[in-house]
Amino acid sequence: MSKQLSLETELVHVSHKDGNNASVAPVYLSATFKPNSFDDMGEFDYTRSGNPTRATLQQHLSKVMKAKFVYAVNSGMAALDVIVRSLAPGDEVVAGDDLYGGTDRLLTYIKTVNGVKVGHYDTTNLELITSKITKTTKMVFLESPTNPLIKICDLKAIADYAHKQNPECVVVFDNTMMTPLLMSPLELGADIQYESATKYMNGHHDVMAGVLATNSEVLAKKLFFVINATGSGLAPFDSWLMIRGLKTMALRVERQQENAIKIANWLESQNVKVRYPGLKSHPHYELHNKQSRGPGAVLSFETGDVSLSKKIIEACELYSVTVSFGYVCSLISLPCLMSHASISAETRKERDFPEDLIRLCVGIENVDDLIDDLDSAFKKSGFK
Ligand SMILES: Cc1ncc(COP(=O)(O)O)c(C=O)c1O
Ligand SMILES: N[C@@H](CCSC[C@H](N)C(=O)O)C(=O)O
Repeated sequence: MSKQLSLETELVHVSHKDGNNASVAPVYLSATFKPNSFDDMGEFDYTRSGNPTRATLQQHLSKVMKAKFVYAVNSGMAALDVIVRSLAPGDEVVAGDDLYGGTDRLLTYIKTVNGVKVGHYDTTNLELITSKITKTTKMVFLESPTNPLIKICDLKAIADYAHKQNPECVVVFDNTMMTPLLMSPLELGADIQYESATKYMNGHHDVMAGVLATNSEVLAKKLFFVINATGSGLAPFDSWLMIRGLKTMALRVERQQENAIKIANWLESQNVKVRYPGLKSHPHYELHNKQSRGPGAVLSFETGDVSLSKKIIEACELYSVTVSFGYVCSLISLPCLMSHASISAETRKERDFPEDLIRLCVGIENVDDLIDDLDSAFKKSGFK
């Protein structure tokens, strides 16, 4: 077909080569591959360098992410590790002040151990963030919406500014919360888009994976070099599970988002302070709408008291008290003790991170059941 297919269609149609005409892409659980001959060594020799199942996943993701080069690695953090390995001591990096805890931890490591100069700033303040990007800035790290404060930054404005200052500056965008369905960072000026595929892309909490995408051949070569040199490429069976999970991503994300919108509105009707870009009360509602195709399914809210937040979380029956998001089941967590515990309490305070913040990662269950569960947890904990 010559017509450009929609993402929902691309997601379920996986092209693959198989001598037996299998309908589903097979899994190649082989570490090694024989050459055809010494004149024709073939496409694969060793799974660390390349594997047919991982190649099928990467080609599939290349269509889904509309990116020329895509690599699948063994976690979202491995994807970030591949990116930061191109930084040298003294290089200047500008990063957001609200990033996933593990991202913050790795950036702190390269700052303290490798001598990379990393500065964290409020990315919602365009004047501030652009004033920190100079002609010598090597990389900019952004998340939007951020995990877990749900802050929104203007990706296009920041990327345009960074490239004007230094055309070689690499703008890196973590698109885990949005997925390729809801946001296209490369089209907005990011040089590298990466995602924790452990979340929505897989959707079933049975795989750890990360994905890197770029349209730059120069960057792609550097990324592949590190993946091959260090062995962080995604294992064949995990690649196969990823291909399977991706087929339902559109259905899952649509339902999760629909549920999240209803839950956010219900929470607001209870006079709870909610952070969700699908609510008009979000300070950057318009900006998020402009640069995305939906608010996603992660939201957070405050109760005013950490012990009350703990009681609410413990009183929930349907929401599982679990880190991560993007799973088909709904999850509830206290980021300061869970996903963001690797950021010191002092730094969290400096960055206005509320310790009582509860994060909800909405699943595909019946939304009335989810609202009833929260309502009853509120009542049991004495919150309402
Ligand atoms: C926004 C975000 N980026 C990256 C990661 C890292 O991904 P992974 O756990 O797959 O290493 C996570 C969570 O872990 C995350 O929430
Ligand atoms: N113990 C883990 C915590 C993982 S948090 C996973 C996820 N990104 C989230 O935001 O919930 C660690 O130390 O990394």
